[in-house]
Amino acid sequence: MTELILSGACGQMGRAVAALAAAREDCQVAAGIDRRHFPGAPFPIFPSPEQYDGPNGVLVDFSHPDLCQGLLALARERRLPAVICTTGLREEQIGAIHEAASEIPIFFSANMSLGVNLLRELCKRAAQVLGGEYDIEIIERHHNQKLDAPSGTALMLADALAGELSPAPQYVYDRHSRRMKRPKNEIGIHSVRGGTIVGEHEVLFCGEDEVITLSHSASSKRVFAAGALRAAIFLQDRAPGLYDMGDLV
Ligand SMILES: NC(=O)C1=CN([C@@H]2O[C@H](COP(=O)(O)OP(=O)(O)OC[C@H]3O[C@@H](n4cnc5c(N)ncnc54)[C@H](OP(=O)(O)O)[C@@H]3O)[C@@H](O)[C@H]2O)C=CC1
Ligand SMILES: O=C(O)C1=N[C@H](C(=O)O)C[C@H](O)C1
Repeated sequence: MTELILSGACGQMGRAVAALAAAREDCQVAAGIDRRHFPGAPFPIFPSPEQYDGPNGVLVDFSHPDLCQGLLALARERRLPAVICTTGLREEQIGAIHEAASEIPIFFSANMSLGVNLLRELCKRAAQVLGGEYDIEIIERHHNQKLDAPSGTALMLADALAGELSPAPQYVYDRHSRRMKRPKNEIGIHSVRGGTIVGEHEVLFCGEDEVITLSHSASSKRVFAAGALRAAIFLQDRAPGLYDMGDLV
């Protein structure tokens, strides 16, 4: 049985993870961390990592970048494996995750669906074949409650593409104030926010007289919750290090 400490327990993803864990026999939420409370939560909820006084377990984080430092400190102090799914992290926070991974096992991915991991591999292959000649644009669409833009997944896909391109591309998020033609070594990244869209990512390779589109669409948050539980079970007996979806498939 894998015991979980759920950070962001009362948020949209936290509730999806708790519901899925409750229906399984191989894991359970032992405690949560959140500044909110949800009525009738079947586990204790602590308001911050600093005030956490619950049992040990695998930390699963779907919360907010502001909690990153406190969660890493808690995980290091108690030697807890950590699955970090929060997006919108700053560069220094990502650096701190890499540093902590020398002491504890950390699973870090901006997208917990297996499908997006495959999309990333397909993008790399397409960039090898088409990069340099085709213009690459990424379009992501999410619900109107999302705080960060562009999505962590869009940035992850852009980084995967950039790894295959030379010279290194510039990321362009906004063209409204520019009056110039698009240079070749650019990846345009565009964010749409509306309604209850769960999460959609499209990568366009635009050439002369043709466009190749690779895309992924999530139809419910359950797909991310399922990936997070899989990652937590995978991580619980691992050696310190940094893991991602590539290690699961
Ligand atoms: N890797 C992946 O596959 C996925 C990642 N995500 C990411 O997970 C994160 C959470 O998403 P989602 O569940 O939709 O967001 P929500 O805003 O619904 O949930 C976040 C929860 O954390 C709480 N919280 C925020 N700041 C603090 C704080 N300083 N101290 C204590 N609690 C806090 C929120 O409280 P309050 O409401 O009061 O702010 C809320 O209850 C986002 O970064 C999102 O991008 C989401 C889906 C998939
Ligand atoms: O906030 C969300 O909802 C999601 N966030 C992740 C991201 O920023 O890429 C993953 C998923 O698309 C849903």
